[in-house]
Amino acid sequence: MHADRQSVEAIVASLIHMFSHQQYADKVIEQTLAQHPFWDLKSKERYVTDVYNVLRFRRKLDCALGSTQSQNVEFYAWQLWVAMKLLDGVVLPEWPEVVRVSSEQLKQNLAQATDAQQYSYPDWLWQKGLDELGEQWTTVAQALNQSAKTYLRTNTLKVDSNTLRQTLSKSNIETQVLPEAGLEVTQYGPLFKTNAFQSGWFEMQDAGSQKVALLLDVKPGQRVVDACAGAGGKSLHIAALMQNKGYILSMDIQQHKLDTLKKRAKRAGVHTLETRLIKNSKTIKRLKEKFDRVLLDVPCSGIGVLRRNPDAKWHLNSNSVDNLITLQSEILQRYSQMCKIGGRLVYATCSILPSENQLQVTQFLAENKAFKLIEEQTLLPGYTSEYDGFYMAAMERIS
Ligand SMILES: C[S@@+](CC[C@H](N)C(=O)[O-])C[C@H]1O[C@@H](n2cnc3c(N)ncnc32)[C@H](O)[C@@H]1O
Repeated sequence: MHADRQSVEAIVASLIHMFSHQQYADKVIEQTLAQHPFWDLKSKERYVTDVYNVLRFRRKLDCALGSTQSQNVEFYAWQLWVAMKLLDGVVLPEWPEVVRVSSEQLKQNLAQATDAQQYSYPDWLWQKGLDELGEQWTTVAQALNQSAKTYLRTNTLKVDSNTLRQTLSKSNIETQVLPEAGLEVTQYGPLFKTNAFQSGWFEMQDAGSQKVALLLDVKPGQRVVDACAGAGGKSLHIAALMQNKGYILSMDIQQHKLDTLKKRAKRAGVHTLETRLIKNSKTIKRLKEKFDRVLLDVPCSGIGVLRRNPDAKWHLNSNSVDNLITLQSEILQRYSQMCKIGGRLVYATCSILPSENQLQVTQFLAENKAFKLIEEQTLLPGYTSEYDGFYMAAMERIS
């Protein structure tokens, strides 16, 4: 292995930063990449992959290190990286920081590990997965431990997927057009520096996530509300599907996300979209029965997208998931009132837990006879999906 010292030092420094300040990986990675604009693509890739893999397999690595695990955060970060490489069979360079642990000892320690340690999940989440998904959980947990692939959503307001593929290929970024929607990146390059990105021809969006706006079944000229819009991944897709005709109201409780959405909408050439901050319950009440389509892409545990955010499993806990489940049910109950009679409501999460998904919808339908279920889709990594894990349910307001 050619271990590039500068990127390994950056990996260790990033881990120290995350462990000491409880910061999320994506922010630290973004900052580090910005500090190293001259790294070549290989160094960048190595850095990102290794940081995510240490975080993904942290519990397994802790277990492999056993009693040799250090309390000193710098030493510990080096130990994790070294243990990961040794378990992958990599011969390490003779650097002073490369702490000597034997790969035999690592493997021996792992032989005693529980399933939660082997698959590197916290005990509470492992148990929750087993309780909710039964024997499917182990396969799902393993599938969620893979590295994420990169997918693009073609902005059909500006370009078609084949033209986008050919244009990116001229910048040595290779992609393949997916049968249902978007492109998979097969050879990575500086996507966000391309003219195609600057001109709003695409957004990065998981192929599974692209199914949500499709399920909303929007038509040009309709009135649509995306009530948990965030930075607008789905709002922008909806605008493209509506061919920039009609009205989209994108709402969230966080203004900074809506500000990002406005910038993205400008780049994408979307001019049918308005943003609105949800200040209190009146913001929603005033919009009673005003929309043909209501999208509720609710806040969730994000367990379906652990490939992209592997550290999320160390930040979540059982209480935080319970609180999210309560919030989801309140949002579904209150925000669904914005749907007109004859209109469609879509509830979506990036979770694979039935308690955030099917059970929420079943309970809502039992309490709200004005709605009926039209279609449900569960994208379960390892089973029904090679993409991230998602759930979406389309309902019609019948009275
Ligand atoms: C899953 S994310 C949305 C992702 C977004 N739809 C996209 O495609 O990029 C959920 C969003 O719900 C927002 N949120 C949290 N509580 C909310 C509430 N009570 N009402 C509306 N939005 C809320 C969060 O700020 C977050 O942006």
